[in-house]
Amino acid sequence: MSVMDFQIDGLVAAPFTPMKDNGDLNLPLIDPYVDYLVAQGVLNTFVCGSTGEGASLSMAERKSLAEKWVSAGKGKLTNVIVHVGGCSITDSQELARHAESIGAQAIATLPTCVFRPTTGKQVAEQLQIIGAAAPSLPLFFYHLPDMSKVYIMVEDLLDALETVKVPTFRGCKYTDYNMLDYGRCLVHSNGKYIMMYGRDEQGLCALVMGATSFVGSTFNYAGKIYNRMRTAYDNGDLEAARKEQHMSQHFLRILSNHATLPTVLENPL
Ligand SMILES: CC(=O)N[C@@H]([C@@H](O)[C@H](O)[C@H](O)CO)[C@@H](O)CC(=O)C(=O)O
Repeated sequence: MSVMDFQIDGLVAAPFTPMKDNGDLNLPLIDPYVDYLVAQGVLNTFVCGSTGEGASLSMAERKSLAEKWVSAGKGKLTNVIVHVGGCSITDSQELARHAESIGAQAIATLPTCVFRPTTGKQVAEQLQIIGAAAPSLPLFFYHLPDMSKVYIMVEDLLDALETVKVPTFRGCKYTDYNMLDYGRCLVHSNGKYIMMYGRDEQGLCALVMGATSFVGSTFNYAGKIYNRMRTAYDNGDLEAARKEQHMSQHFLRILSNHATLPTVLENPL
Protein backbone atom coordinates (compact mmCIF):
# COMPACT_ATOMS: atom_id res chain seq x y z
CA MET A 1 0.00 0.00 0.00
CA SER A 2 1.36 3.42 -0.87
CA VAL A 3 1.57 6.11 1.78
CA MET A 4 -1.06 8.18 -0.01
CA ASP A 5 -3.52 5.27 0.25
CA PHE A 6 -3.56 5.65 4.03
CA GLN A 7 -6.97 6.88 5.18
CA ILE A 8 -8.39 7.55 8.59
CA ASP A 9 -11.91 8.48 9.50
CA GLY A 10 -13.48 9.16 12.88
CA LEU A 11 -12.00 9.26 16.34
CA VAL A 12 -8.39 8.65 17.29
CA ALA A 13 -7.81 8.37 21.05
CA ALA A 14 -4.60 9.82 22.45
CA PRO A 15 -4.19 7.22 25.20
CA PHE A 16 -2.77 7.71 28.65
CA THR A 17 0.28 5.69 29.52
CA PRO A 18 -0.54 3.18 32.23
CA MET A 19 2.08 3.14 34.97
CA LYS A 20 2.61 1.34 38.23
CA ASP A 21 3.00 3.20 41.50
CA ASN A 22 6.78 3.09 41.10
CA GLY A 23 6.57 4.71 37.66
CA ASP A 24 7.26 1.58 35.61
CA LEU A 25 5.08 0.98 32.58
CA ASN A 26 2.05 -1.19 33.26
CA LEU A 27 1.76 -2.76 29.82
CA PRO A 28 -0.82 -5.51 30.55
CA LEU A 29 -3.42 -2.79 31.20
CA ILE A 30 -3.30 -1.94 27.51
CA ASP A 31 -5.24 -5.10 26.59
CA PRO A 32 -8.43 -4.07 28.44
CA TYR A 33 -7.76 -0.46 27.43
CA VAL A 34 -8.09 -1.45 23.76
CA ASP A 35 -11.40 -3.19 24.48
CA TYR A 36 -12.64 -0.16 26.39
CA LEU A 37 -11.92 2.08 23.40
CA VAL A 38 -13.47 -0.31 20.90
CA ALA A 39 -16.64 -0.50 23.03
CA GLN A 40 -16.98 3.27 22.57
CA GLY A 41 -16.48 3.05 18.82
CA VAL A 42 -12.95 4.45 19.01
CA LEU A 43 -10.86 2.38 16.62
CA ASN A 44 -7.63 4.36 16.32
CA THR A 45 -4.93 5.44 18.74
CA PHE A 46 -2.21 8.06 18.77
CA VAL A 47 0.44 6.59 21.06
CA CYS A 48 3.14 8.45 23.03
CA GLY A 49 1.62 11.85 22.30
CA SER A 50 1.20 14.59 24.86
CA THR A 51 -1.57 12.79 26.74
CA GLY A 52 0.61 9.68 26.78
CA GLU A 53 3.51 11.77 28.09
CA GLY A 54 5.78 10.42 25.36
CA ALA A 55 8.24 13.26 25.83
CA SER A 56 8.84 12.21 29.44
CA LEU A 57 9.51 8.57 28.62
CA SER A 58 12.82 6.93 27.81
CA MET A 59 13.47 5.58 24.34
CA ALA A 60 13.12 2.02 25.66
CA GLU A 61 9.78 2.85 27.28
CA ARG A 62 8.48 4.50 24.12
CA LYS A 63 9.42 1.47 22.09
CA SER A 64 7.81 -0.98 24.54
CA LEU A 65 4.67 1.08 24.60
CA ALA A 66 4.43 1.27 20.82
CA GLU A 67 5.01 -2.49 20.57
CA LYS A 68 2.31 -3.20 23.11
CA TRP A 69 -0.27 -0.95 21.44
CA VAL A 70 0.42 -2.52 18.06
CA SER A 71 0.17 -6.08 19.38
CA ALA A 72 -2.84 -5.43 21.64
CA GLY A 73 -4.62 -3.58 18.83
CA LYS A 74 -4.14 -6.30 16.23
CA GLY A 75 -7.54 -7.28 14.80
CA LYS A 76 -9.28 -4.71 17.03
CA LEU A 77 -7.94 -1.27 16.17
CA THR A 78 -7.79 0.07 12.64
CA ASN A 79 -4.77 2.32 13.09
CA VAL A 80 -2.05 2.76 15.66
CA ILE A 81 -0.19 5.99 15.01
CA VAL A 82 3.09 6.30 16.91
CA HIS A 83 4.32 9.71 17.93
CA VAL A 84 8.12 9.85 17.53
CA GLY A 85 8.88 13.52 18.21
CA GLY A 86 11.12 15.01 20.89
CA CYS A 87 14.28 17.06 21.26
CA SER A 88 16.59 14.89 19.18
CA ILE A 89 16.00 14.24 15.50
CA THR A 90 18.29 11.22 15.70
CA ASP A 91 16.07 9.72 18.41
CA SER A 92 13.00 10.49 16.30
CA GLN A 93 14.56 8.67 13.36
CA GLU A 94 15.23 5.68 15.58
CA LEU A 95 11.65 5.68 16.87
CA ALA A 96 10.35 6.04 13.32
CA ARG A 97 12.41 3.05 12.17
CA HIS A 98 11.17 1.10 15.17
CA ALA A 99 7.51 1.99 14.48
CA GLU A 100 7.92 0.77 10.93
CA SER A 101 9.57 -2.47 12.05
CA ILE A 102 6.74 -3.36 14.46
CA GLY A 103 3.93 -2.75 11.98
CA ALA A 104 2.46 0.56 13.16
CA GLN A 105 0.16 2.11 10.57
CA ALA A 106 1.61 5.65 10.70
CA ILE A 107 3.93 7.98 12.59
CA ALA A 108 3.67 11.58 13.71
CA THR A 109 6.12 14.08 15.04
CA LEU A 110 6.16 17.32 16.95
CA PRO A 111 8.78 19.81 15.84
CA THR A 112 11.94 19.62 17.95
CA CYS A 113 11.55 21.26 21.32
CA VAL A 114 14.11 23.52 23.09
CA PHE A 115 15.88 24.29 19.79
CA ARG A 116 12.82 24.97 17.74
CA PRO A 117 12.15 25.54 14.09
CA THR A 118 10.65 28.96 13.42
CA THR A 119 9.39 28.65 9.86
CA GLY A 120 7.29 26.24 7.85
CA LYS A 121 10.35 25.47 5.74
CA GLN A 122 12.40 24.45 8.78
CA VAL A 123 9.60 22.18 9.96
CA ALA A 124 9.44 20.66 6.47
CA GLU A 125 13.19 19.97 6.61
CA GLN A 126 12.78 18.16 9.93
CA LEU A 127 9.91 16.12 8.52
CA GLN A 128 12.05 15.20 5.53
CA ILE A 129 14.79 13.74 7.76
CA ILE A 130 12.42 11.90 10.11
CA GLY A 131 10.16 10.64 7.32
CA ALA A 132 13.12 9.18 5.45
CA ALA A 133 13.79 6.86 8.39
CA ALA A 134 10.43 5.10 7.86
CA PRO A 135 9.88 5.24 4.10
CA SER A 136 6.80 2.99 4.11
CA LEU A 137 4.89 4.84 6.84
CA PRO A 138 2.59 7.82 6.41
CA LEU A 139 3.96 10.76 8.38
CA PHE A 140 1.93 13.40 10.19
CA PHE A 141 3.09 16.73 11.55
CA TYR A 142 1.90 17.23 15.11
CA HIS A 143 0.90 20.87 15.47
CA LEU A 144 0.57 21.67 19.18
CA PRO A 145 1.77 25.26 19.58
CA ASP A 146 0.51 25.53 23.18
CA MET A 147 3.16 23.02 24.20
CA SER A 148 5.73 22.97 21.38
CA LYS A 149 5.91 26.78 21.28
CA VAL A 150 6.33 26.50 17.54
CA TYR A 151 3.93 29.12 16.30
CA ILE A 152 4.04 28.57 12.58
CA MET A 153 0.99 28.73 10.38
CA VAL A 154 0.55 25.16 9.19
CA GLU A 155 -0.43 26.57 5.82
CA ASP A 156 3.17 27.83 5.55
CA LEU A 157 4.35 24.27 6.12
CA LEU A 158 2.08 23.03 3.32
CA ASP A 159 3.53 25.74 1.08
CA ALA A 160 7.08 24.76 2.01
CA LEU A 161 6.34 21.13 1.18
CA GLU A 162 5.98 22.12 -2.44
CA THR A 163 9.76 22.63 -2.57
CA VAL A 164 11.04 20.59 0.38
CA LYS A 165 9.91 17.15 -0.72
CA VAL A 166 8.67 14.77 1.96
CA PRO A 167 7.33 11.77 0.06
CA THR A 168 5.73 10.18 3.12
CA PHE A 169 3.96 13.32 4.37
CA ARG A 170 0.28 12.48 4.82
CA GLY A 171 -1.04 15.42 6.81
CA CYS A 172 -1.28 16.96 10.25
CA LYS A 173 -2.65 16.44 13.66
CA TYR A 174 -3.89 19.94 14.26
CA THR A 175 -4.20 20.69 17.98
CA ASP A 176 -4.92 24.38 18.10
CA TYR A 177 -7.84 26.77 18.16
CA ASN A 178 -6.84 28.68 15.01
CA MET A 179 -9.72 27.87 12.69
CA LEU A 180 -8.45 30.33 10.12
CA ASP A 181 -5.20 28.41 9.65
CA TYR A 182 -7.01 25.08 9.95
CA GLY A 183 -9.54 26.08 7.29
CA ARG A 184 -6.78 27.38 5.03
CA CYS A 185 -4.99 24.04 5.36
CA LEU A 186 -8.13 22.17 4.31
CA VAL A 187 -8.56 24.39 1.29
CA HIS A 188 -4.85 24.35 0.48
CA SER A 189 -4.58 20.59 0.58
CA ASN A 190 -7.89 20.13 -1.27
CA GLY A 191 -8.33 16.60 0.05
CA LYS A 192 -4.72 15.60 -0.64
CA TYR A 193 -3.71 15.68 3.02
CA ILE A 194 -5.50 14.42 6.10
CA MET A 195 -6.02 17.17 8.68
CA MET A 196 -6.89 15.36 11.92
CA TYR A 197 -8.35 17.90 14.31
CA GLY A 198 -7.16 17.87 17.93
CA ARG A 199 -9.19 20.21 20.10
CA ASP A 200 -12.03 18.01 21.32
CA GLU A 201 -14.01 20.91 22.74
CA GLN A 202 -14.50 22.45 19.31
CA GLY A 203 -14.53 19.40 17.10
CA LEU A 204 -17.92 20.42 15.75
CA CYS A 205 -16.41 23.61 14.30
CA ALA A 206 -13.80 21.48 12.53
CA LEU A 207 -16.50 19.08 11.37
CA VAL A 208 -18.43 21.95 9.81
CA MET A 209 -15.25 23.10 8.08
CA GLY A 210 -14.68 19.66 6.59
CA ALA A 211 -12.69 17.61 9.13
CA THR A 212 -13.25 13.86 9.00
CA SER A 213 -10.79 12.66 11.64
CA PHE A 214 -10.13 13.81 15.18
CA VAL A 215 -7.45 13.05 17.76
CA GLY A 216 -8.28 13.61 21.40
CA SER A 217 -7.58 12.81 25.00
CA THR A 218 -11.24 12.87 26.01
CA PHE A 219 -12.09 10.22 23.43
CA ASN A 220 -10.50 7.84 25.91
CA TYR A 221 -13.67 7.85 27.99
CA ALA A 222 -16.17 10.05 26.17
CA GLY A 223 -15.93 8.53 22.72
CA LYS A 224 -19.66 7.89 22.60
CA ILE A 225 -20.45 11.59 22.94
CA TYR A 226 -18.24 12.49 19.99
CA ASN A 227 -19.49 9.59 17.90
CA ARG A 228 -23.06 10.72 18.54
CA MET A 229 -22.03 14.24 17.56
CA ARG A 230 -20.57 13.02 14.29
CA THR A 231 -23.61 10.87 13.48
CA ALA A 232 -25.99 13.73 14.24
CA TYR A 233 -23.95 16.06 12.06
CA ASP A 234 -23.78 13.56 9.20
CA ASN A 235 -27.56 13.18 9.45
CA GLY A 236 -28.01 16.93 9.17
CA ASP A 237 -29.21 17.30 12.77
CA LEU A 238 -27.10 20.27 13.79
CA GLU A 239 -29.08 20.87 16.94
CA ALA A 240 -28.36 17.37 18.26
CA ALA A 241 -24.70 17.69 17.23
CA ARG A 242 -24.44 20.98 19.10
CA LYS A 243 -25.98 19.40 22.19
CA GLU A 244 -23.25 16.72 22.26
CA GLN A 245 -20.50 19.29 21.77
CA HIS A 246 -21.92 21.40 24.57
CA MET A 247 -21.92 18.36 26.82
CA SER A 248 -18.23 17.74 26.08
CA GLN A 249 -17.46 21.39 26.75
CA HIS A 250 -19.36 21.22 30.00
CA PHE A 251 -17.37 18.33 31.42
CA LEU A 252 -14.06 19.74 30.15
CA ARG A 253 -14.86 22.96 31.96
CA ILE A 254 -15.52 21.02 35.15
CA LEU A 255 -12.29 19.02 34.77
CA SER A 256 -10.18 22.07 34.08
CA ASN A 257 -11.40 23.67 37.30
CA HIS A 258 -9.74 20.92 39.29
CA ALA A 259 -6.20 20.38 38.04
CA THR A 260 -3.83 20.74 35.16
CA LEU A 261 -3.64 18.66 32.01
CA PRO A 262 -2.98 15.78 31.53
CA THR A 263 -3.54 14.79 35.17
CA VAL A 264 -7.12 15.96 35.18
CA LEU A 265 -7.93 14.31 31.89
CA GLU A 266 -6.79 11.01 33.28
CA ASN A 267 -8.95 11.16 36.40
CA PRO A 268 -12.28 10.12 34.89
CA LEU A 269 -10.68 6.77 34.08
C1 LIG B 1 -2.71 19.12 24.84
C2 LIG B 1 -3.70 18.03 24.76
O1 LIG B 1 -3.81 17.27 25.67
N1 LIG B 1 -4.44 17.97 23.66
C3 LIG B 1 -5.39 16.91 23.42
C4 LIG B 1 -6.80 17.36 23.38
O2 LIG B 1 -7.59 16.22 23.33
C5 LIG B 1 -7.12 18.16 24.64
O3 LIG B 1 -6.77 17.42 25.78
C6 LIG B 1 -8.56 18.51 24.71
O4 LIG B 1 -8.93 19.16 23.54
C7 LIG B 1 -8.82 19.37 25.92
O5 LIG B 1 -8.24 20.64 25.73
C8 LIG B 1 -5.03 16.15 22.20
O6 LIG B 1 -4.97 16.95 21.05
C9 LIG B 1 -3.68 15.56 22.52
C10 LIG B 1 -3.24 14.49 21.76
O7 LIG B 1 -3.78 14.15 20.74
C11 LIG B 1 -2.05 13.84 22.27
O8 LIG B 1 -2.05 13.49 23.43
O9 LIG B 1 -1.10 13.70 21.54
